[in-house]
Amino acid sequence: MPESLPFNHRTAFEQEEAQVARVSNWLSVMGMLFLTGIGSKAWFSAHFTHAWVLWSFAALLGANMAYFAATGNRSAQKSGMLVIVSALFAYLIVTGGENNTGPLWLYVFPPLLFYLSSLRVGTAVLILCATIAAIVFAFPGLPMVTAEYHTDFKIRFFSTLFFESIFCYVLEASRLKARNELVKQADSLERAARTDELTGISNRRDMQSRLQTEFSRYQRTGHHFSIALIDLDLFKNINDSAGHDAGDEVLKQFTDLAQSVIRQSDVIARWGGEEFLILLPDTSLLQALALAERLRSEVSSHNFEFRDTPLPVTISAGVCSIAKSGTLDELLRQADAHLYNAKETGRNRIAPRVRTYDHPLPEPIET
Ligand SMILES: Nc1nc2c(ncn2[C@@H]2O[C@H](COP(=O)(O)OP(=O)(O)OP(=O)(O)O)[C@@H](O)[C@H]2O)c(=O)[nH]1
Repeated sequence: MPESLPFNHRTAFEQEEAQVARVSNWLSVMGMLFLTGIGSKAWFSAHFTHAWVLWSFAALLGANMAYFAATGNRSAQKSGMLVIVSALFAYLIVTGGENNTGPLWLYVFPPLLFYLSSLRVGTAVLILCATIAAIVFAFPGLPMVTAEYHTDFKIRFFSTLFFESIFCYVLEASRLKARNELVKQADSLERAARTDELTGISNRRDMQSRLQTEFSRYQRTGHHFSIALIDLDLFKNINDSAGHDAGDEVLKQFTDLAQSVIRQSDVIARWGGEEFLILLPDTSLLQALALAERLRSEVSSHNFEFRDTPLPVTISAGVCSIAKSGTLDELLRQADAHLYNAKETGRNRIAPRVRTYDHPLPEPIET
């Protein structure tokens, strides 16, 4: 399965592969029972060779199932089944089966073939089988060819098989098209449900699931992570003085700036209106504080503007490490408490406090 496929595509692909494997198993069981039955009938009609050949094909289907049960290799299971069934049909055409009715079983092949393989492989195998049939029909004197077919039968056999194959091809192509459309729609809905519309970054829902994943990783491996809860200072003033559009523009410009400051492995999400949360994997509290401080400094020196009007923007942030909290709820609660402290002590600052170049520090570092 291609790793580059989006999540929903991979899930749909995986589910379909599992279903094809289940259906293949059932078809193999049915095929084995059927071949054993027809083989027995041939045996009692004194067609001993035909009976042994049919039983051998039943045994091959059984062996293919056993191999799949032992290895779980789905593509080997599919290929094995296609090879066995193709060989069985070739045998039925060459020998005519019982009373020259063998080729009629070829009608089962197109739907099965397109279901088990791709449209391209299915078409190639069908063309191969039709070519074998055409050779057998054209040269009845070839070695091993024991069947003889009437001209009427040959013409009707080919024309009906041709129409059946085209019909199955179109049905399968339509099914695949509809499936791919649905998966694409599911992808875009899923992406929309995880993305903040204004800024294009993760939304709260997506961040909550990322936090949960990171927390599980922390519990499993002990790898620490930190978060920074950021709030734009006095953002209401920007809305009130320059308008809501200016506020929106500031949110977008802040997002771009924050993304240029954080590492690729860090994730920023819009946590609420003018609140953002940065998840910093494999990052200690001190490293997270340094990052938050750098971002604060970048924001305070950045020229935010809307329609050539400069807008004063600063941020406050509460930073916390999972090592200091132990649970996700506690982590978020502490980050929120630190953010509240940063606001209370004058805004444009990070809490817990760190030494900065442009900021006198009234309080010692609390870690
Ligand atoms: N333009 C815009 N404004 C928003 C959006 N979401 C929330 N806001 C505004 O953000 C403002 C937040 O104001 P407050 O909660 O009072 O906080 P503040 O003015 O930032 O003050 P402090 O947080 O105490 O520094 C409100 O006026 C909201 O309407 C948005 O998507 N776009």
